[in-house]
Amino acid sequence: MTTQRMTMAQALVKFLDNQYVSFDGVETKFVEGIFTIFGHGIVLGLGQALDEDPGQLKVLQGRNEQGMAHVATAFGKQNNRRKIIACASSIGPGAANMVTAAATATVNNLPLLLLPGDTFATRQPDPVLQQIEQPFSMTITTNDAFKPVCKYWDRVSRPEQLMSAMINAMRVLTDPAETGAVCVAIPQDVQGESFDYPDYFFKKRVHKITRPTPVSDELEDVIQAIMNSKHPMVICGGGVRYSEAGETLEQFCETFNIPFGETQGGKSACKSSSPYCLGGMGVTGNLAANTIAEKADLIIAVGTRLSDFTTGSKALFQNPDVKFISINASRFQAYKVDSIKAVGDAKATLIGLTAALQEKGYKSAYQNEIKEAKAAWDKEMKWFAEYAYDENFKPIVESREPKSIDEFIALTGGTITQTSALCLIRETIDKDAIIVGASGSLPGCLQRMWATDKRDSYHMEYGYSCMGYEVAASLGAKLASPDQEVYAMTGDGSYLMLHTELVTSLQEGKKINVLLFDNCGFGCINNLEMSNGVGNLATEFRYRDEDNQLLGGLMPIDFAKSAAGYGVKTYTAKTLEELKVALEDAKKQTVSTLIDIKVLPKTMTEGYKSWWHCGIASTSAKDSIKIAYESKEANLKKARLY
Ligand SMILES: Cc1ncc(C[n+]2csc(CCOP(=O)(O)OP(=O)(O)O)c2C)c(N)n1
Ligand SMILES: O=C1C[C@@H](O)[C@H](O)[C@@H](O)C1=O
Ligand SMILES: [Mg+2]
Repeated sequence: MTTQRMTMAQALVKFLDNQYVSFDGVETKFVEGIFTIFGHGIVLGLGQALDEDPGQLKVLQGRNEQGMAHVATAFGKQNNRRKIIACASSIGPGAANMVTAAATATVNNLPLLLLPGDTFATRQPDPVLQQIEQPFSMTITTNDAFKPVCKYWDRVSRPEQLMSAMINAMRVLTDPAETGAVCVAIPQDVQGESFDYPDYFFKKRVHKITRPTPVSDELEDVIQAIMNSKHPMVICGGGVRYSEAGETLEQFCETFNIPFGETQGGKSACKSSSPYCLGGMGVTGNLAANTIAEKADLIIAVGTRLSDFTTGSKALFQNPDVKFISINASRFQAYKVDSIKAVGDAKATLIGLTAALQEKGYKSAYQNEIKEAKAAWDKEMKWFAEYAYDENFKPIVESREPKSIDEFIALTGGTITQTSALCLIRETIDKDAIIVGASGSLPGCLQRMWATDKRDSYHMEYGYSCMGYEVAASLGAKLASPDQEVYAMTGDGSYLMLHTELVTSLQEGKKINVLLFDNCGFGCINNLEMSNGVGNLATEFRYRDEDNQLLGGLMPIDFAKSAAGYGVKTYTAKTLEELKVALEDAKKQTVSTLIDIKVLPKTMTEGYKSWWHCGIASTSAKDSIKIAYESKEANLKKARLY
């Protein structure tokens, strides 16, 4: 056995540089590089290794550990999980900053390799700077906080442990059914310790991403259920996207006359122009998809977690005889809502099903229902595009602080409605542009309204809906797809929470466009609280008033001015005309841009035929709360219990 004497950190870098994946016979180098924010817990170990010999790995510098890990997560998503950027942090706060991002990646089944520095394995200098000390166990460090939010967790306490740790890390990162965040904690002393690593640890490894098919027993159950169905509906989930099964799904639906609705993860796997595409479904779904869902007798869920938003808190499907099929790479997911299970890859399973159903001559019983549902939604979309602030103006969302809209206009001069802004943006930006979103009211509007024929151009993180993902993730998407324009769709609240990887986009010369919808507050949460009988409490951005309440005047923020200070090309849009000019000009820029869009509060879309189960007080002195609670109880009676 030949060996190479190197430090654990040097061996880690060399190992990562030799990992590949292969999918449908196409081989891809898996690790593009390493994002870091160095500190004492990592700079002299992993930092030294990267300085001496990074191999083909690119070193990137983050601004905030959570932000850089969101960049990496989005890079993994936009590469359809075939490429990653690993993230290395110092110990303590740097590591803890990545916990939120780890959870975000795990919920969304996206590969994210985290390498947080850790306290000394020898314990000699303890407590080191930034070390948490738990008197009940000397083995606990900040990095134990990753355990609940990762799919694999390890700590390399001896240099030779690196080998089994990394092989398991790769197993999980490249497994479609298991992937998510992986944390391999690297104590700062061990990073610099040497070991005689065998050559075979560094050999080129190609991890095959396969397409497992369901066993015939399972497939037969699925075929039988479809044969018995007159009005089935497909749910196109994120698994369709990662399996590159969009075209196969479109053909499946066309062949058997079955409409499909999209989840946030599944949108843009298929072409919106498919005559069978109803658009977004569920709590954030549109009229077309939810109308068909209400009556469907069979739901064929492909590659979806069947979250509360997707299933309308399990109340969307109102046909008393409705049955569920779940086609999923993960058995855990396939078990949901008592589904008839088919555990396998989406594309391979749909191909098998198509052949079997064709042989049996299956066709659904739909006649004009699909066209009619789509036509009703098209009418609504036309209205959204024309929705303007004029003498007939009426806010879409009724529950509100009465003074807010007039005050907003007086303060900002902005009169753009959110729905018309989105229609204009869709019409103006490139057809193949990537839009990125995660939180606030925008995901609901986009899920309902966004249409695209460019596959994988809708990048929405709505598993964790993590505020602050949008701007960072736009950089990740741009790093993955440098030839496409990328737009961060962010609210003012989310932008304020985390946007500093915008500076990293300037550093890397990777242009992103931030479309910042400033409505002076946490708009969707203000809608939620006020429509459920709670007061206007801490959701608009207002100064503290003389009664010591947060009900003073709205806070004006000049986001354009602030981002201009970073070197970003910025614009302020108060009217649709100004927005159009800014969008056109932003396309010509080579640096990152930001458009501060002053959007009227309460002009976002609302739900269609769906219900969202939220916790509501069962005891209150306020009538408005009692009404909200009774309404919740009534809706709950119409929903499945699990
Ligand atoms: C990290 C994080 N904290 C809190 C929330 C809860 N939350 C969801 S949306 C929202 C407000 C979003 O405000 P903004 O970005 O301005 O969007 P708007 O609803 O106004 O369109 C909050 C606080 C969240 N999703 N993520
Ligand atoms: O609590 C929430 C409400 C949703 O409307 C929003 O999109 C999401 O970001 C969230 O966290
Ligand atoms: Mg807002």
